[in-house]
Amino acid sequence: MNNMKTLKKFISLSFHISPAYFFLLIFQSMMETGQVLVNVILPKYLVDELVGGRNRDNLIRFGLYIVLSNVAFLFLNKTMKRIMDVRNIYMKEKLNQAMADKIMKVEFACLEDPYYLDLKERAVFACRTMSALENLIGSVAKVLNNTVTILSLLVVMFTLSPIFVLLLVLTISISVVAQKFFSKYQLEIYKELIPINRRYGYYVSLGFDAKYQKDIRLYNMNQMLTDRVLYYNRQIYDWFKGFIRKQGVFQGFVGIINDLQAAIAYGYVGIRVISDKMGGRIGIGSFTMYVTAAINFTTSATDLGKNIMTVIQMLGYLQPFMEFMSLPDEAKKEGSIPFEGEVESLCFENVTFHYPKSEQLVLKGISFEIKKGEKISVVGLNGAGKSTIVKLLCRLYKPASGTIYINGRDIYEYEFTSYMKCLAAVFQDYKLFAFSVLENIRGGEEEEENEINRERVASLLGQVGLKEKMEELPKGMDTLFGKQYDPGGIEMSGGQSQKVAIARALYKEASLIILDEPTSALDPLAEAEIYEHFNQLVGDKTAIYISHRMSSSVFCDKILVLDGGLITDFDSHKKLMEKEEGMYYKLFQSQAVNYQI
Ligand SMILES: Nc1ncnc2c1ncn2[C@@H]1O[C@H](COP(=O)(O)OP(=O)(O)OP(=O)(O)O)[C@@H](O)[C@H]1O
Repeated sequence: MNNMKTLKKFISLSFHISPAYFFLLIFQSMMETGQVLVNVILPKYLVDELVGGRNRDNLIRFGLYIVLSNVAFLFLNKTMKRIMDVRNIYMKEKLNQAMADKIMKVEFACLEDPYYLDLKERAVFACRTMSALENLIGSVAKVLNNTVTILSLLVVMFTLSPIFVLLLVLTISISVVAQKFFSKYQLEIYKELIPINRRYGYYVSLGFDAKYQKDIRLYNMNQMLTDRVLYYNRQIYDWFKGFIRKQGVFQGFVGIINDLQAAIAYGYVGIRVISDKMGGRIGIGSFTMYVTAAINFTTSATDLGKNIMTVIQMLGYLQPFMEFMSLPDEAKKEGSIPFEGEVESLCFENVTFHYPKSEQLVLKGISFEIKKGEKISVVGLNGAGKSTIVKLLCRLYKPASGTIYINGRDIYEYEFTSYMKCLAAVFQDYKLFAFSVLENIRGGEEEEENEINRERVASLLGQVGLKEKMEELPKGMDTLFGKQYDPGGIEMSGGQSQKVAIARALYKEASLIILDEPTSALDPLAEAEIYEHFNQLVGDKTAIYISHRMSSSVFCDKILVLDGGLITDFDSHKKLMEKEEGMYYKLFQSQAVNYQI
């Protein structure tokens, strides 16, 4: 994505967030230019009167015009600045929020793909570390400001001489070119710094992160971490030393050009006062006006150059942000038929799948059918492809070939949101959030919280074995999950958290429920209890269980045995136990011997 495209996208994204912001920006530019023009033009009349007629009333009038217009513009500009400072913060937060929204909506595959993960990292780096969003917004506003001022002053200076304008434009062009070279160098060199900074940031953050402290202390990682931090620290220091040296040379050069511009302004306008060789003579009042105009012009032009470079630089940083923001939304992908009713049948037909950027087939043409109300266990060795089946069902990934049907229709024909309502899943790496236990279980339910749904949550908490735990808490199920943001919050063990996750899946009232390793963190008693009640918990819902605990298969109607991406068996426990050469028999027996006394 080139800079122009990035800028266009950025402006359209910002305009979408707040159209009013752009009108305010234009108004602010006009006001600031107004103040400059007033101070360029009005003093001419005052000075002419001072060296000419010296009429007292005129002097007072011109003096008053200058003072009053300055007070008015000062008031307007300060008010606008205050409004814009607040607006800029609003815009920055909104843009950050847009990025968070994007992360939540983007195709899930992108979030597991190293390219997009890196893109996301670079986007976050630009926004957080480089404050690229604020800088870009600020610089775009200043560019607008400088342009309006420059155009107005050009008109004023043209009334003196086009040659005068040409001379100034020439010197300004030299500093703009110098600025351009320096910005290019800066962008290139910053690219070198980004990876160093990221690694440095990683090792420093390890020291701050409480999660790592056990392992840091136990495996004596302190020194290793400190050495790494010092190593990258030295690299960053060396980088800045070189950079600041070059920056000094550049700033010195720009200073000389600025002095040259001032010399041209005073020199040329001065000559026009004392001689008529370069055009008609001008008075002292006009001298003041043109010199002030020229000084303001060069300052604004230099500022414009600087601000354009900052815009280009920030656009360079924001390219990953814009590329990430342009990724397609998951929900928009496809499907328009609303899913209605319950899951009556589920069918995989010759489904093959490989993960993006990998050639290796994880599922190699699998076919099976599940009917309403059936309880299915999926078993197989590590890496057999069990969790992948769940991801495909949840439309996190799309099959490479073959079709998944629900109620006789390709699942991709259904409208995304209504489809997602028909299933609930507890993933191996499920996550709970810093909301209350109740809110965690209810999730984003549209219906308002009331006594009836509170009762339902309480009953589910009872069914998964957390009733006593909730009763111990002063705020019961309204207690915040985790102590991170509330000392009164509850820190749950892995098993207890898993029970909450199971309750959350059950609360959803989806007609297809998928539990991937649902009892991995549970103690044997809790596991036995959950399994005993599973059928009761799940009721007449269709359920798919993935578990390495073979005992869980016994209560299922059928067991789907996966081996290296292929289905080797799909039958009842009883039938599969008759096949002593089959994988299921071996898996079952290998665990069963451990439980025999
Ligand atoms: N996001 C991913 N990108 C690339 N490959 C992946 C990804 N997720 C899983 N795989 C690979 O796909 C294969 C199947 O993984 P899957 O998680 O479905 O296995 P599983 O049967 O659930 O294993 P386990 O019993 O260990 O949970 C594995 O070889 C795994 O390395």
